[in-house]
Amino acid sequence: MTRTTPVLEIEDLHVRYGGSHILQGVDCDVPATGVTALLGRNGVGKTTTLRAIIGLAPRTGRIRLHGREIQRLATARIVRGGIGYVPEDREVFGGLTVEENLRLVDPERGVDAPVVERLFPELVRRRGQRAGTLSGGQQQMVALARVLLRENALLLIDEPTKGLAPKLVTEVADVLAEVSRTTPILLVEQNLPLVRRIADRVVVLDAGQVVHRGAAAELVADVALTRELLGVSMRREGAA
Ligand SMILES: Nc1ncnc2c1ncn2[C@@H]1O[C@H](COP(=O)(O)OP(=O)(O)OP(=O)(O)O)[C@@H](O)[C@H]1O
Repeated sequence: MTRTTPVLEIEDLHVRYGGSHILQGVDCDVPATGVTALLGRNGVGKTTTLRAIIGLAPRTGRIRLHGREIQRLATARIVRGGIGYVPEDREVFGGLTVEENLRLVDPERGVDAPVVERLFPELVRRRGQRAGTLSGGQQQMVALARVLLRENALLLIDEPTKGLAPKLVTEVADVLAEVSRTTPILLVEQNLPLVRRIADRVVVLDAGQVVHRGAAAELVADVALTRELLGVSMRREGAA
């Protein structure tokens, strides 16, 4: 396997819910390094794409992880095979402490794992605090830390900065930039300054299909193309 081989290859991916044809033949590769941002207007199927990859949406087509087909595998096997998923709603256990949340994934080390100490010192300080009482940004850190306790070939991260204050957006962006130095990330993110800062390339969906692929910097610099592909509702504010 060469360095240029994509970590993930998606071919002709379809998702249907009842009579709704949500993904209509998505084709894209995720390179084995850096951040690939998955963009598009509200409701075009970005979350559905991540859920289809991880086996949480009913899908047809081909999805290969390091060349191996995974589209028929159940979610647990896909996760064991090396894809980490941080869903939009974070899904931390609010009644458990930070420490307990992390020990569910890594009973031996939990919050004492080197990756947690290195990237999330705030969580180490708050190890005894119930996750439900943390701020949104801190809960996002718990969700990220939990996934990073495993070895991942690829991370799928859905709108990690949604609803966060600008300072926390910057903190989450810093963590993602650091993580992406060793693990490729497919990132759904509406914050364009953040995309410009940490993404190498973009894939844009519209009406369930890929309508644009290219360098993140080029897309963000092109106001007319950004407006055409992403619409005016795209959030531009917020620090990154
Ligand atoms: N479980 C489901 N059953 C039926 N329809 C669904 C389901 N999940 C998603 N959809 C529909 O699929 C479409 C795509 O949703 P999805 O959440 O993937 O979009 P998105 O691009 O991530 O949007 P947003 O930016 O708003 O998060 C929407 O019309 C949504 O209503």
